[in-house]
Amino acid sequence: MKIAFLGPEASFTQLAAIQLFPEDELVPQPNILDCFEAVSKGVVEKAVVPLENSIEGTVSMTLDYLYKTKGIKILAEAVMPIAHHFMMHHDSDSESVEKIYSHPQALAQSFHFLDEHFKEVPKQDFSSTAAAAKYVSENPDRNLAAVANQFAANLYGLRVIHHNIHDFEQNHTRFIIISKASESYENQNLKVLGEKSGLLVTLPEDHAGGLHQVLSVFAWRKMNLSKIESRTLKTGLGNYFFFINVVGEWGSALHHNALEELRALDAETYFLGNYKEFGLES
Ligand SMILES: O=C(O)C(=O)C[C@]1(C(=O)O)C=C[C@@H](O)C=C1
Repeated sequence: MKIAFLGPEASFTQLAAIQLFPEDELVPQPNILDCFEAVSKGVVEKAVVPLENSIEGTVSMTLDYLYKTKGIKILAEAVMPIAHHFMMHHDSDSESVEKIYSHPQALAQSFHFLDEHFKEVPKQDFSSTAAAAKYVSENPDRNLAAVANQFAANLYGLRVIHHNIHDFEQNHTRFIIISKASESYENQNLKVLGEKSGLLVTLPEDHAGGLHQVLSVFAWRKMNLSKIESRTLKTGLGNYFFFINVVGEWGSALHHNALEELRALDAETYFLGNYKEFGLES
């Protein structure tokens, strides 16, 4: 089976994908949109993409394409500890760094460290931490640095100058497996942390109490929510859709009726799936 992931090799997403699909062919993609498109066009069966980080929050591109990609399902979630290191080419002068490259999530997760030690040095977003490390390794004549993981440092032959530069010790990223088919994902080798469902809800029109009505559908049924995130619909300021996680197994009449009630409220509702959350190693 072919599994797309946000590449190149040694990205955090690859580290997650290897643990989730140890037997399968992993196909690197240059960005998150390409992961969704590879699934949607049937080039791969599934993809692993980042959804949320405990320091920096939601990966907005993933949320956008969950909404935009017709018929996409979530099969599982996996949480992995994240450690960022500051690395340069072996021949580079670490006293005069010209530019620092990384994925915007990694730059944000290490913001205070970089601000304290490299305030004047320009920071540039890259498509992934691994792509940044690769770029630095390919430009040994310049004093460039990347924020990436230890595997990227090893693979691209870079020297780690500062270890563990993420601003908070507790740093975890949540990845999801996406697919067009709503099958279940099981893995006996990984620890199951929980079970949940994902929903995308769009309110009909802006009116007083609209969100309250939607939330009350879950509240009076005692359905526990672990996440609610609003994201712009890109149709004008103030227009949002909501990504909602409902804790536990899904499938009773109670759940079915909740969806019916949401639709009766004219809240456009898309069920992303009922899936397990797994724990990964760094
Ligand atoms: O850049 C990478 O290596 C990724 O896999 C992406 C990503 C993300 O988008 O959150 C994954 C984990 C870390 O939080 C930092 C970056």
